[in-house]
Amino acid sequence: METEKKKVKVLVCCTGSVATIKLKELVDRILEHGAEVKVVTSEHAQHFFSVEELRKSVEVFRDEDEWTMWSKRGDPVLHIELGKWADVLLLAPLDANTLAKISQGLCDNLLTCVVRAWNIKKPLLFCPAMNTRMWEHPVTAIQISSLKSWGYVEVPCIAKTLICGDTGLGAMAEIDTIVNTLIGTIENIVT
Ligand SMILES: CC(C)(CO)[C@@H](O)C(=O)NCCC(=O)N/C=C\S
Repeated sequence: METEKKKVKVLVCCTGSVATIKLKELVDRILEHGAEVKVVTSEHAQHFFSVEELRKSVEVFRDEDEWTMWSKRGDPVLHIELGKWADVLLLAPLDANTLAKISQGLCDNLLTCVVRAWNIKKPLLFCPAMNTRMWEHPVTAIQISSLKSWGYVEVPCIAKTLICGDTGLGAMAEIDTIVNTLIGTIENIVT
């Protein structure tokens, strides 16, 4: 993913869905396409991957990093700097809780602050992932439509037998689908 030899900067933001077990595979595939990647993780997402392991490939930012970086006037504000750095924001996976927060403008951690301060002229892609029962609750469609009304691009969830044994919609889109959608979005930026 390069435009006029400039590496496209992708900010991958992951939340507390079990689909975060696929984060390293997703990051590696995006790196293979020649993009620069940084990762922002929510606290709950850290149950599903090793920050130290991923830090061997890319920078990973957590809530506490906001406060190691800022202590006085003039210090950089991490959630603003990350938003300025990124050409595209990829929310993968987007769990039910963070979907709800973003749809209402809540910003109570590093990840939701980055999204809240995002320049919506730049592309934001989101990959919902949650249990089927959560997906089918009527509040989900309302919140998804809010995000789409701001121009955010949904990479729709798919039906699978989920890790908890339920079968139905709610599984995160396949990595191939996510990466192909990302590439397509970036080509739009260029042309
Ligand atoms: C984890 C993976 C990718 C394995 O194929 C798939 O099950 C998935 O996307 N699940 C996300 C849905 C979820 O958060 N379920 C939570 C409770 S069932």
